[in-house]
Amino acid sequence: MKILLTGSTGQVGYELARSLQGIGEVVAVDRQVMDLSDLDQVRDVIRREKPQLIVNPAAYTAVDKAESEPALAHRVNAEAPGLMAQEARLLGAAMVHYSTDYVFDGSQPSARVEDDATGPLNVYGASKLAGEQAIAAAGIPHLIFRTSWVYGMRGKNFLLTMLRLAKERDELRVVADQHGAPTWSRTIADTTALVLSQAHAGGREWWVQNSGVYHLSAQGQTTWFEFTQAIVAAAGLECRVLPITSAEYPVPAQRPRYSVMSSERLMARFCHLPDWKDALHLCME
Ligand SMILES: NC(=O)C1=CN([C@@H]2O[C@H](COP(=O)(O)OP(=O)(O)OC[C@H]3O[C@@H](n4cnc5c(N)ncnc54)[C@H](OP(=O)(O)O)[C@@H]3O)[C@@H](O)[C@H]2O)C=CC1
Ligand SMILES: Cc1cn([C@H]2C[C@H](O)[C@@H](COP(=O)(O)OP(=O)(O)O[C@H]3O[C@@H](C)C(=O)[C@@H](O)[C@H]3O)O2)c(=O)[nH]c1=O
Ligand SMILES: [Mg+2]
Repeated sequence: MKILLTGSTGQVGYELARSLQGIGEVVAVDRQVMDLSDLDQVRDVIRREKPQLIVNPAAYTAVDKAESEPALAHRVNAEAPGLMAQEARLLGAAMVHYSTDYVFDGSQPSARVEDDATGPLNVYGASKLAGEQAIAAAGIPHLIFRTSWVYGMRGKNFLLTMLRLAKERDELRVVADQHGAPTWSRTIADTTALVLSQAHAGGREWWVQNSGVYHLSAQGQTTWFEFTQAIVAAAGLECRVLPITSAEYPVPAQRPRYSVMSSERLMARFCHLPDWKDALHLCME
């Protein structure tokens, strides 16, 4: 099976390039080869490569910057994935895509399930929701994995930012009123590969039964403040971590207060997901 993989310089894409090796022939395209803001180029690359599966972890992920670049965020996160899905339909191909907890408004203090009402609070979340909808509308075999608070040992992420700041400063002030589940990039890639190996074995009928949206987050929940405490402790760093409110950390984009998602649907069908603390320790080892 020929797999077209986008975003292989990103956190999840980098891990997928490794995890998908066992599933098929992976053709990884970066921004130089396929710029998602250039829709003609997206179409040309797909028509040239003719993949049987498109895996799309590439995205505009700069949450605050998106507030001042809504058109670009929408093109990369909604129009480009929508076009990929249209092209997949012409090829008879399937698509795997990633979305976010930020499609929810986070006003309810209970874990969101896949069919719960969405209501993004920021441009990034709205653009990701539009991407989900464009893929679903194409009527192709597809999997959309909504994940959250992604970290890993490479790329730009909260874990690496906090490790750097904890070495530079005596004290970190971190918001303690936003709840979510930090998820290791490798958990996302390995779970994707496991699900795809089942899909491969199950053929067309598998996709009919299983296409749709799945929440894919580590188990348990925390706050950015507690996540930072766990990071600093695991790294053995000497740095005080102080809880603050979102109002004390002004940023352009509003974030959901409670963006915990239930991954029960995925776990009931496919595999278990680790607790966020266990995954953090494995990652940091
Ligand atoms: N990061 C997070 O906390 C979360 C991420 N997600 C979702 O998971 C998926 C993977 O995210 P993650 O790996 O963390 O993202 P990263 O920010 O680590 O990587 C994004 C990737 O997309 C690429 N990209 C961005 N813009 C373009 C463009 N115009 N053309 C081509 N490639 C582009 C980047 O390339 P380059 O290196 O050239 O910039 C990079 O490879 C995304 O769909 C994201 O929305 C969901 C929840 C949380
Ligand atoms: C650096 C720093 C951040 N913060 C706050 C800001 C913010 O509310 C929270 C997290 O900061 P970040 O900017 O890393 O998080 P953010 O970019 O909002 O992370 C999101 O990214 C997108 C792509 C997603 O899809 C989401 O699931 C989520 O992971 O921590 C502090 O309180 N103190 C600090 O020193
Ligand atoms: Mg960010």
